[in-house]
Amino acid sequence: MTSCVAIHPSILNADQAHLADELARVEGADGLHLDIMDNHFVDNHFGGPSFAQTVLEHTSLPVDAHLMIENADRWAPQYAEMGCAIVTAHMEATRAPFVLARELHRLGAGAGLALRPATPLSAVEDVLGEIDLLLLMTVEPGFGGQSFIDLMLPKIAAARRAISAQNLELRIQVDGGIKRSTIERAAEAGATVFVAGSAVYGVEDALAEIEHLRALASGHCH
Ligand SMILES: O=C(CO)[C@H](O)[C@H](O)COP(=O)(O)O
Ligand SMILES: [Fe+2]
Repeated sequence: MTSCVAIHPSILNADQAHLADELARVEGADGLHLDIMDNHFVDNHFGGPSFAQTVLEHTSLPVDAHLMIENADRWAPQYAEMGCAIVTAHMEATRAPFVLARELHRLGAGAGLALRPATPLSAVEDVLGEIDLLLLMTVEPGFGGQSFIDLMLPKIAAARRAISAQNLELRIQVDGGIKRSTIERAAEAGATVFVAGSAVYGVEDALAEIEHLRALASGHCH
């Protein structure tokens, strides 16, 4: 399927007791979003290297790992080594983003940087030319099922302008509260990669929901 937008289901709120089935039911998405939480950077714990390995063995989708962990410089490369397509560290947890991006590229993965809602875009402005994905959180990281923060829309639009002004190729991913009622506004503002957890896993026909979300966002391609 060719589309100017990508839908990446997050397995955070999937039924973990039936992980293989839950992964199978989103085959047809554009990628799989794998949240990793260390109980320090956020008040929750999820995933880790062995879990990521299991996920990689049970999906054919490209996996984007969203690392909500401290000391990302130290722990991110292993996710590239095991085969994640994109590894995204939080800017707030990274001391050397240029070095990390180059290391992830050397290991064959795309490099992403994520911003918490309260972290200004200026934090990543200088490094945009080194990365493949800018993840703008549209909820406070840590939990699925939260409400989209509308105040993030101007930030998405500003990121889109900065990327265009610098003639860069990197994609803007949004994560948190993405569903039928919010995806168009995020797409219009400039996002092209959409993480959807509860919206996809909360319905019976996950693939139909992915198609629906993709169609809504596609009307606002950048
Ligand atoms: O990074 C995350 C939370 O920190 C998740 O990717 C996100 O919350 C997805 O869940 P939902 O679509 O239900 O908001
Ligand atoms: Fe995430």
